[in-house]
Amino acid sequence: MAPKKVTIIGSGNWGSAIARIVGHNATTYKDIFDPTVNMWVFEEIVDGRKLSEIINTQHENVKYLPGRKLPENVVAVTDVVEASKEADILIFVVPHQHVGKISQSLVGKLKDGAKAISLIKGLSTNNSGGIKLISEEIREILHIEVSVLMGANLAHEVADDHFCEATIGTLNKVEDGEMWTKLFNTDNFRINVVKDANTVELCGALKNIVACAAGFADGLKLGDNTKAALIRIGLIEMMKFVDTYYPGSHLETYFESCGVADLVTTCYGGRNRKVCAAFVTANKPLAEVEQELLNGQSAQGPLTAEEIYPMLQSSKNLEKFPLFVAVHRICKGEVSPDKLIDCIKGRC
Ligand SMILES: NC(=O)c1ccc[n+]([C@@H]2O[C@H](COP(=O)([O-])OP(=O)(O)OC[C@H]3O[C@@H](n4cnc5c(N)ncnc54)[C@H](O)[C@@H]3O)[C@@H](O)[C@H]2O)c1
Ligand SMILES: O=P(O)(O)OC[C@H](O)CO
Repeated sequence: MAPKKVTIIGSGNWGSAIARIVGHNATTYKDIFDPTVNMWVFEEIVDGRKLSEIINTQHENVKYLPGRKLPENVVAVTDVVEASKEADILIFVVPHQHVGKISQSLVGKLKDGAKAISLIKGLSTNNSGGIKLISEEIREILHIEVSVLMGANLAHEVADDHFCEATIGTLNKVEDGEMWTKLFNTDNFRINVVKDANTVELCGALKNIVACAAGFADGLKLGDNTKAALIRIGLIEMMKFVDTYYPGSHLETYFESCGVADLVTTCYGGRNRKVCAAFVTANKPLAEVEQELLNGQSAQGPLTAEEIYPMLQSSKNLEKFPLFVAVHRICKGEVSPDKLIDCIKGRC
C-alpha cells in the first residue's frame, strides 16, 4: 500500500506543536506515511515577512510557537485546497470558530477515502439553537470519518517534549486506532485510544469553560480551595452535560488524559485561565484582554460558554449548570466576576 499523505490544517500554537510530533513520526514510519507533511498556514505578515516563508526557511513558527524548531519535512502551504487535495489523513487543528468555513472550502476537493482527526477543543452550533460537535460538523460537510485527539496538552510543554498523555477517541478502535497511534505517539506523548469519542471530544470542549471559572477565581485571589471546588463542580457539570445531551458515556473516559487531567492542566496553565484572570481587574471587554495577552492565539472557553447557553436555556436546564451559565454571563459583561461564587450558589 502507498504511504499515506498527511496534511495538518492549522498552524497556531497547538498546530505547530503537533507538527513537530507528526513530522517526526512521518519520517520514522516511512512505510506507513509519506515523509512530506503539508501544514496549512493562514497567511499573515510577521516583521515584514510572510509567515509561510519564515516557516519554510527558518523551520520555526516565530509567531505561534517561537523558539521551537519544526521538522524540515513539514512544509507550509497557504492554499488549503492545495495543502489537502492529495491527503489521506487530515489533522484539523484551528480555533473552532474557523472550522466550518475551512471545511466548506474543501467540499469536493478531497481524495476518496481520506480520514480526519480533530484536535479542536470547541463546539459548533446548529440551526435550531443546539450544538454540534466539531467532529460532527466536519463529518457532515465533508462526508469523511472523523476521530478526535484531546488531552492534558499545553502546546509549549508538548513542544518542549515534557512527558504527557493524550486520548484518541475513534469509532473504529482497532484499525484506525493503530494508525493514529503510529502518527501521534512518542516516548513523551503517550496515546491511549478509546471508543467513547463523543465524551472525549466534549471533555476537550467543556473544560475550557471551567478554566474560565478558575481564571476568574485566580483574578479574584480566592485561593486554592475555591479553585479546587470550582474544578470539581465544573467536572460534575461536564459529566451532566454529556449525560443530558450526548448520553452513553463511559465513566472511565473521564479518567483518561482528556478528562480530569486536562481539566487540571487547563485550570492552572492554560490561556483561558490566563485571560479570565486578567479580565477581573482589566476593566475592558474580554475580547480586548484576549487580544492584548495572546498575540493572535485564541481562548475558546468564552465562545463555548456562549454556544451552549441557548441550548441550556431552551431545554430549561440553566439551573442545573450554574458554573457554565455564570461563566457565560461574566464573559458577556452581564454579571461582575466577583459574583462568580454567588452564581455558583444559585444566587445571581
Ligand atoms: N494551544 C494549546 O495549548 C492547545 C492544546 C490542545 C488543544 N488546543 C486546541 O487546538 C485548537 C487550535 O489551537 P491553536 O493553539 O493551534 O491555535 P491558536 O490559538 O494559536 O490560534 C491561532 C491560529 O488561528 C489562525 N487563524 C486566525 N484567524 C484565522 C482565520 N480567519 N481563519 C483560519 N485560521 C485563523 C492563525 O493563523 C493561527 O494559526 C483549539 O481548539 C485549541 O483549543 C490548543
Ligand atoms: O490554553 P488553553 O486554555 O486553550 O488550554 C490548552 C490545552 O487545551 C490544555 O490541554
